[in-house]
Amino acid sequence: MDDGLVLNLAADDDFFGARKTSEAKKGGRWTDRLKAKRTTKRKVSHPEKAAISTSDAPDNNPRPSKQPRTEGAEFSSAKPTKTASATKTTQIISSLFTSNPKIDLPKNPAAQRPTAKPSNAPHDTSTFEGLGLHPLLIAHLASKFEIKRPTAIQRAALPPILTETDNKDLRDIFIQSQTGSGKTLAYLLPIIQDLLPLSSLSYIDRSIGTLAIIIAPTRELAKQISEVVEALLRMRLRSEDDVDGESENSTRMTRWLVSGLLVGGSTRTHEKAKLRKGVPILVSTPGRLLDHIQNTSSFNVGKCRWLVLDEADQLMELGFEETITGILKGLEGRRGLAKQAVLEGNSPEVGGWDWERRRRTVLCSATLRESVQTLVGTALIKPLMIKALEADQEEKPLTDLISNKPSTNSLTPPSQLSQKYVVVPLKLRLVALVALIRSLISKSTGGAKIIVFISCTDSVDFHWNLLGGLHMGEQTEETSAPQNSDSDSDEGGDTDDEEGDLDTPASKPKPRSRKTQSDEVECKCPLIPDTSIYRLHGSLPTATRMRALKGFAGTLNKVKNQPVQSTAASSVLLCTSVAARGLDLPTVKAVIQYDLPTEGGPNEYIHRIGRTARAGKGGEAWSMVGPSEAEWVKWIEARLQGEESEKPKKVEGSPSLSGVGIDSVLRSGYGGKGREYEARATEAQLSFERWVLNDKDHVMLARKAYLSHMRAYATHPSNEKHIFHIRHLHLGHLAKSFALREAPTKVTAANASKPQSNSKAKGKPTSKDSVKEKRKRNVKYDSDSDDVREGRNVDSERRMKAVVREQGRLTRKGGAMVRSGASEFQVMGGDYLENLAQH
Ligand SMILES: Nc1ncnc2c1ncn2[C@@H]1O[C@H](COP(=O)(O)OP(=O)(O)OP(=O)(O)O)[C@@H](O)[C@H]1O
Repeated sequence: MDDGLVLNLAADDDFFGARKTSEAKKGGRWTDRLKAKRTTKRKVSHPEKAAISTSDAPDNNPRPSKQPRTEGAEFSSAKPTKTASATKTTQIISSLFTSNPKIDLPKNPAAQRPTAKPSNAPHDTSTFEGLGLHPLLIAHLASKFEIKRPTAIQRAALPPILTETDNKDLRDIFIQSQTGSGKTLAYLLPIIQDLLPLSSLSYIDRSIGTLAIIIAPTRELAKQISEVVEALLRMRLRSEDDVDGESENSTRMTRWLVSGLLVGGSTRTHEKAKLRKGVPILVSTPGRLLDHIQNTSSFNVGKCRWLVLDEADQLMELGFEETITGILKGLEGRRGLAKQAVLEGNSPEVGGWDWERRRRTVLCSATLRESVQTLVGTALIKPLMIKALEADQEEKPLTDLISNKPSTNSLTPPSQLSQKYVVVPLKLRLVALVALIRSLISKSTGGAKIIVFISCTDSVDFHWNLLGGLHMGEQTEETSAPQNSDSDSDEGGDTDDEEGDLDTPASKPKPRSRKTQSDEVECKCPLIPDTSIYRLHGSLPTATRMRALKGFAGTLNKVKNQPVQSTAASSVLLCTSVAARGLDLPTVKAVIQYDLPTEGGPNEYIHRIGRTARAGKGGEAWSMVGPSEAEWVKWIEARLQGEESEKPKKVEGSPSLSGVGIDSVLRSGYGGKGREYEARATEAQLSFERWVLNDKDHVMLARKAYLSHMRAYATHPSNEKHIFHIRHLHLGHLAKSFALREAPTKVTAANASKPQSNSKAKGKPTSKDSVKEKRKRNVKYDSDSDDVREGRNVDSERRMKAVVREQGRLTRKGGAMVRSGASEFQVMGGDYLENLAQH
């Protein structure tokens, strides 16, 4: 069936070549199998005669030919060496397709067919003219962004925001709409339209200070928004028929209206200098902004007219509630002082500023958690709720999209998004992931972009190193890192910004050393030909994170005709949930949730899958579900349909996931005739296991990833424990998906080498802490350091570490938990983790 695929992915035959001579004996009479087993044994004792063997053991004996289970067996059996020839003498036997739990084939494989009409696409009949947008902005959108018609949320939001600017009694705004529906332009266009007329003020220059602030929860998102602002500000200020349109006049008119980005990562002195010069439109992460409001006297923010809280639910989730309250108070305070100084004649400022006009706050979200409703109550005054959530929103009159109450239906994915799931035996997870990526790439013409969500940073690093290291040192392919595509990135923006380092052309990647280079983000894998694989997580330095995004996306610049640079036809991004919210990577073909979200439940699911199928485009969202997690499918379907129970409605057209069998995924990924894909998958698994076995560092990476994954898994909230519980996992099989021959029972030195000082530990939350306490600590974390870190993962890690710490240094002895001198992160196995997880 899939021979075509094999042809398509030319590297396959080479890669799988070894398999033909070493295919294991399967099925048949027991005597045949015994014979095969003996042959295998002979090969074990004469490794020089057979480099690699594969064996599928009989069902009743899952580990017939393995080494005895001893701690550190990976080291001893592998005798890690540095040369490729030595690699070949390593004897590895892998049985992937035996002893797996029985998995029922999906009953309703075509449960959800995406509707023909995309729900987040531009509106068929509305125009920006009809919504009151300025003709220059309309022309700029069409020429530079290729945006000609508004989306449903823009259609609903622009008129009330634009027309009310003269009104003294301005209402705040809450914008709620599906992922990828254009919320960013829904608030940016009115802000720019409001500020442009100030160009006519005789005294206007950037020393006017900050007039609009946009707050985003992560650096990536802040950077992305800032790029859209900059692109909007590179606007011609005269119409096409004005002969002198592109003249320097135009530039002069927008020269004062520059944007800036505050996300930490550069020194405060540098940021202060920037703020002193004046930044009329400022995009920032919350902690850094509060810091400057409180401590930078030259931060002229008294005239601020707009405050936008983008991704409001993530801001709340990451514990920024108090920071935001601080920002609101700080802005009020600064405004009061500035006004007073002008009125008392103590300010050098010229008059004419409308001090009566109040600041308007806009809150944006695709999902609506309870905490966001609280924020709506505290941060917004008489808010207008503007929503565009349902598939039929185009048909609705505008009045139906605007109300005084937030919508209760907050979990609708774009209607054109195809949601699929595959139940994967734990042992097969790794090979199934590779198969799925291969299959998605092979089906798309002209290359594909795929995002893979993984539970924690260690696991991202491991998988990235593993895939990139398969033929380490043997890669002859000429690769080049993504080049800077932002040729005009300095225009219209704050040229002395720390973003400069992002625009430095990246050099060609050097051959990777065996040890992970902390700033490397791109690799290639012979199993996934013509594809660059990137990694992204919160522990990478900011510039590295931005480079990963830029490389994966080709370019983050939204302006058309920018050269899109990529070192390969396809790209894959391995990432944690840090990439789940707000990131707009327009041509993502598919999202794979290799690990289902540990925090954020259905909201997180919606945001993750929302990285594809944006602005009316199609996309696929795949969830890889463990055999013990199969119930999750009904659970998530019920929540997508607004139900609290485990039983989704069986109403046609309601959001649901369609199941695909694991065999089908493997067959489509590895190709071949009949069940040939099994041998190919086994071959792939062997190559992974070899990579791990051949280097002590790789073993450490794999173990660390496995243990961190387990810790992350244990942080699934209690209302999901019936689905996600460590007790339900087969730890040995799970280990196989980390290319380990057996489940590690001891913590790695890597974990143990980072002891927490007592004083530091005191500052960390315990499981008994109130949510408020945790948030408080997150706020402190953000503002104390220069980092806006990956709050969710940091939080998971903290929670798990806190639970472990709470247990004290306990270990199991004679069936009882007793104090020991063991590492505080020692993982004893399923029972122990189960105890931890019950907290
Ligand atoms: N009217 C439009 N027509 C076509 N494309 C549009 C339009 N408005 C915005 N877009 C594009 O749609 C994409 C998604 O926009 P945006 O990032 O603002 O979505 P969002 O609603 O904020 O999504 P999320 O909830 O995931 O953050 C962007 O690439 C943007 O350029």
